[in-house]
Amino acid sequence: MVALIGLPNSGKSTFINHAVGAKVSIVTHKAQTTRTRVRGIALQDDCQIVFVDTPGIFASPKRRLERSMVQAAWDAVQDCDLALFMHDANRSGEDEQTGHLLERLGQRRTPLALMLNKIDSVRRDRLLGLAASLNDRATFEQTFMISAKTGDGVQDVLDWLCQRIPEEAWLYPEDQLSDLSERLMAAEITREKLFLNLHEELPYSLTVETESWESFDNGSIRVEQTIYVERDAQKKIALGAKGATIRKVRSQAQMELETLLETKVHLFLFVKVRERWVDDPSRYREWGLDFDL
Ligand SMILES: Nc1nc2c(ncn2[C@@H]2O[C@H](COP(=O)(O)OP(=O)(O)OP(=O)(O)O)[C@@H](O)[C@H]2O)c(=O)[nH]1
Repeated sequence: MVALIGLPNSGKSTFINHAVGAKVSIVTHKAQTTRTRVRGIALQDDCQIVFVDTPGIFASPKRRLERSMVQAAWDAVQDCDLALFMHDANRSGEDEQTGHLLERLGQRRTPLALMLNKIDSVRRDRLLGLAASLNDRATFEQTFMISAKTGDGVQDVLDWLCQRIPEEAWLYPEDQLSDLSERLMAAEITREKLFLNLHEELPYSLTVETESWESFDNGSIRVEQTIYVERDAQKKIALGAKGATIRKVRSQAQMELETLLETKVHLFLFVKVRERWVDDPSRYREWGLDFDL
């Protein structure tokens, strides 16, 4: 069990998708996209590596949801055999947030390895200095330089993990790629498209629930989802002028669901206001997050 840990937007979900060879965790250019712990299962010859993607860790989370997300990431470090610390190589190794995170990681017993990510977008001559500065601040068993986006260096990480892995029975069946149910994954896909199509803060104020899932004899599937927002004004923005935004989100999400499920999908989206969805314990249960924080 390998936890992926790092600041928001460092590329953890992109890495996990590459390592698993399928999209198991949603990716956007916005920070704090990942809300829960997602397990992505990678097979390398006879090794099964279970990666645990975690929400990005940031100092002083204020809202309940943010606190639960950050706690879920720390719990994953606790529960895993190893933590891969993902650092965006465009970022200095000496900034305060990185220092805070490394200090707390160092206080735990979980062994650490370092991945400098996004090497496709930085000057190579910075990398050695950056690796040295991060290695001064924490004890890493190994340092990798990778691009989760292009896949450069990812195989080296997988090979190293396979050498290190204890011999025991696989935790999951051979063909399982993730621990997310299809309903939850479908909701995540819609949430990703909302993140990509809506600006500013709105994506953080909404959540998506798959309400119904019906399979037909011809193999097609009808999926109904509700997008909950906190205020009426947000509902208008999510719908867009004459429903243009929601139509675009629906069409993008439907297309991706069809690829994932390899069948025709009829996706129906509804937008509703539920003022305090962020204080609804059942949401947290579904995501595997702790409500009482
Ligand atoms: N150039 C470049 N961009 C990358 C790379 N890896 C990830 N990105 C981009 O960085 C952004 C964040 O990627 P994510 O994988 O969502 O990052 P994350 O760490 O899971 O983010 P949180 O959900 O905030 O924790 C996306 O726009 C990715 O396309 C990389 O190797 N190179």
